[in-house]
Amino acid sequence: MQVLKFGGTSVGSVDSIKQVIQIIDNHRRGDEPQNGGQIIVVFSAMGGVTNQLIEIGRMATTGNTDYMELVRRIEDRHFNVIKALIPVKEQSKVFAHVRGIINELEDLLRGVSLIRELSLRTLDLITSFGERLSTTVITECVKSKGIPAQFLDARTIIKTDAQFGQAEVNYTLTNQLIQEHFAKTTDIQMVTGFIGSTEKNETTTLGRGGSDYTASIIGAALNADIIDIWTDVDGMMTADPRKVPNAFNIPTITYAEAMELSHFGAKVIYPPSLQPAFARNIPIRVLNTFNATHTGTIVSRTAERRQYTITGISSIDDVALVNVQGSGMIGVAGVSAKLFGVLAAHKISVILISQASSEHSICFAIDPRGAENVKAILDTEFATEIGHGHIDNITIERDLSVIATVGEGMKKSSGIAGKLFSVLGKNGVNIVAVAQGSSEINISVVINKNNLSKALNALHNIFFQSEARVLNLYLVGTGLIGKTLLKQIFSQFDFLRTEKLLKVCVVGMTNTKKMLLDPKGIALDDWHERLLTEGVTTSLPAFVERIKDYNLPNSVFIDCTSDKDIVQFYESLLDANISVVTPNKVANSGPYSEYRRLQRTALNRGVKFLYETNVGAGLPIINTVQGLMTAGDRFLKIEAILSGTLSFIFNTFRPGISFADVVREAKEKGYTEPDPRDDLSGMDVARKILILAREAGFPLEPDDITINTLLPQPCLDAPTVPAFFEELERNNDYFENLLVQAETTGQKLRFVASFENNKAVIGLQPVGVDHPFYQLTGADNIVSFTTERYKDRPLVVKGPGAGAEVTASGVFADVVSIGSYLA
Ligand SMILES: NC(=O)C1=CN([C@@H]2O[C@H](COP(=O)(O)OP(=O)(O)OC[C@H]3O[C@@H](n4cnc5c(N)ncnc54)[C@H](O)[C@@H]3O)[C@@H](O)[C@H]2O)C=CC1
Ligand SMILES: N[C@@H](CC=O)C(=O)O
Ligand code: NA
Repeated sequence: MQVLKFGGTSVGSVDSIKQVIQIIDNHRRGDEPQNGGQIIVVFSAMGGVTNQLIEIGRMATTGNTDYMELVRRIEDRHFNVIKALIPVKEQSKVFAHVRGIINELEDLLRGVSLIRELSLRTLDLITSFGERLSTTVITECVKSKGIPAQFLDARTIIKTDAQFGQAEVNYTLTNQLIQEHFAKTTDIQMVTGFIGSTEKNETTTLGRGGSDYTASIIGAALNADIIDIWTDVDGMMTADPRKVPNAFNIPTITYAEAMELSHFGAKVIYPPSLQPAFARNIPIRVLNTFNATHTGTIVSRTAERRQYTITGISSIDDVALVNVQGSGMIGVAGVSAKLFGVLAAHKISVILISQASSEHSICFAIDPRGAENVKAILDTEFATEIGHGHIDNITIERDLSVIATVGEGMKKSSGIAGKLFSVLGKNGVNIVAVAQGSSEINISVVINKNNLSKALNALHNIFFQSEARVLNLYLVGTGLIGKTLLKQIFSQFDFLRTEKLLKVCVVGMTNTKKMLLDPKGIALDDWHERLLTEGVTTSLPAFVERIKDYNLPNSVFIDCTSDKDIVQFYESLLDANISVVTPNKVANSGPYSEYRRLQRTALNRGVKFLYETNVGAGLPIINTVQGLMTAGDRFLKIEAILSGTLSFIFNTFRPGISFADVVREAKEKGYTEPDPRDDLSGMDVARKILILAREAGFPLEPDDITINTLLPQPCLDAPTVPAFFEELERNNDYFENLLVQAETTGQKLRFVASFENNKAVIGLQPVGVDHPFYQLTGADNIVSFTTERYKDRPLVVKGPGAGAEVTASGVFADVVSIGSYLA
């Protein structure tokens, strides 16, 4: 025995009714596994008709006849189904039948328009026509296909009290009538949903979820094997797919979970209406008429073992929070009793309640539309307490949302709340109030409405772990390092997704000319083309504003420029819980106070500011220093070669070849700064040793670095890069001399940076064959750390310290580490 119920959208059009007939026929033929005996099908009114009937009733009370036009439209919709789905020669009989029902409706409406009054009782009778018409027409369609079916007016089997609009079912009588009726039938029973009647045969309706309720009442009375609720979505989903694009189907769910989710806005089914079926432990399937092969969701007493600890996330988008607090509430029994008594007396529905154990305050969430009214009521009811100062002024906070994570798997499972708060915290979502039911299957948080989408997506991402966590990236600078980074991300995309469960999504990019933002992500196989064609003129302030407006979870800003002005945005980005990754050394080598402030802001916000590539490109140098510091080591001395460019130059330059050409080659190989004067002047190295000293715990300022430049003054003064190269050509002898001098004594030239006793010095230094820096080749860097724990033999990091691939990969590693951290 099975009960099928089709909602308003399923019977809303000719095409959908065709689907419905097909589904019924499949059941009849036994194509459905649950097939066994009697089939009962319950129908809603055609989509929109119930509301139209209510409107028609209201219009009729005004005495004018405009409602006739609406009645015509309802009639036409049903006639169109007949015309499309019933063979022509059988149509006239069905038209006449339907016309008869419409006549009855018109008579009734004439009565209403005469007495100009619409009681709930009459309204129930008017709205009953929706289900009666849809069920009549569909029954005729089914019969015309040769399928044995019988129309059943539910008013003959469902008996209720006389609470019109929301009648209470008399189960004893109803169950008896249902059992008697179905004992005699074998044909498919086509039942009007939503309606019943009193013992005096007055028509009633069953309130919200009415047709589901009808199916549930009949299923329970007959102890059906299953009840199928056919709707227009693939069952229940882990979240509202309009808000969370990654939401997916929940194959099985318990009654309790369905109840919790629907309380928080998941509107696929209305569980209270399914109560009779729940009570008899009859499983309910939620299926999609428009995607009939999908398995949908089974709602039953126990759900199958789950992969995830939570089952779904739901939200109420707009709530107001009422705060009642004051010293007079502490230890005084009865304040909350009075409070909730008042709310109940005024029929104010409370969405969520939270009370601190200090008993000093109670807050509760309500529909914001009633907030002012609630405040007025409470101000009056608690006037005495407020007057005596026992209760402070009652306040209302608006523009809030509630998010509920729901799942039986949360019961007695620790760490869920921790995870929830940590994800929201890392994404800068402030939690205004919290409530957990003692059933432990629902944790609800109240947050600011503008963070709703970010919070829902971040939570969904973290709780439904088999899905990759999304990391949203904004890239400034698509030059050498930026474009290499994009290439690397593109080639690692699948690996990150499958092995690291990280979905890297580049949401915005900009260079000095164009900027492009797309919250859905920019594909990395043709980003360049898109940036050129769709990009708009760059405005960094606008770019940063858009990032903040998008308010996406797990966001990372990547600065791959050498620009000095971008740095001013870092702090506000970090403040907005957006992590920052950069190879740009400017931020960390300005005033110490600025360096410190960025560190603090990131720490306070629980986001990351990462810049491993500030020193030695991808070599693990910053991480090494930070690791030693974290573990409590103390730095005594740092000696290093920190310029890939200068390493390359002094490993390549020979008497007889042009020094300027060697510098050009370093630039072509991607070792130099965008402006190579920064490398040759020593500025780049000065920045790096400054950053290293700071990381090692010494608050140095830029002026504390002694720079012994290797360049003659005219090179230092060159106003442009081409002029700089000209000066290098002119001074070739000078560089050759330096080299020859060193070589005659068996030494090599190295540009060395050292830090000891609070002093940092950088400059050119000839080193002998015994010196550890002598053997350095190519564009390698080397750093030697002498610390309390590495005193006898220093800790040394060595390897290529410049170049596009190694630098981009260092940036990439920082980005991925943020992904892991946020997850
Ligand atoms: N080349 C290397 O081996 C290493 C480089 N770095 C650093 O990497 C950074 C990038 O270097 P490259 O890629 O070689 O530079 P690049 O000159 O090739 O690229 C810079 C990019 O930034 C963009 N840009 C500059 N100012 C901008 C602004 N205000 N707004 C928007 N876009 C802007 C430019 O249009 C260009 O796309 C530099 O800070 C450099 O110090 C760090 C470690 C190693
Ligand atoms: N220009 C730099 C690149 C790394 O910061 C260098 O040459 O080392
Ligand atoms: Na590094």
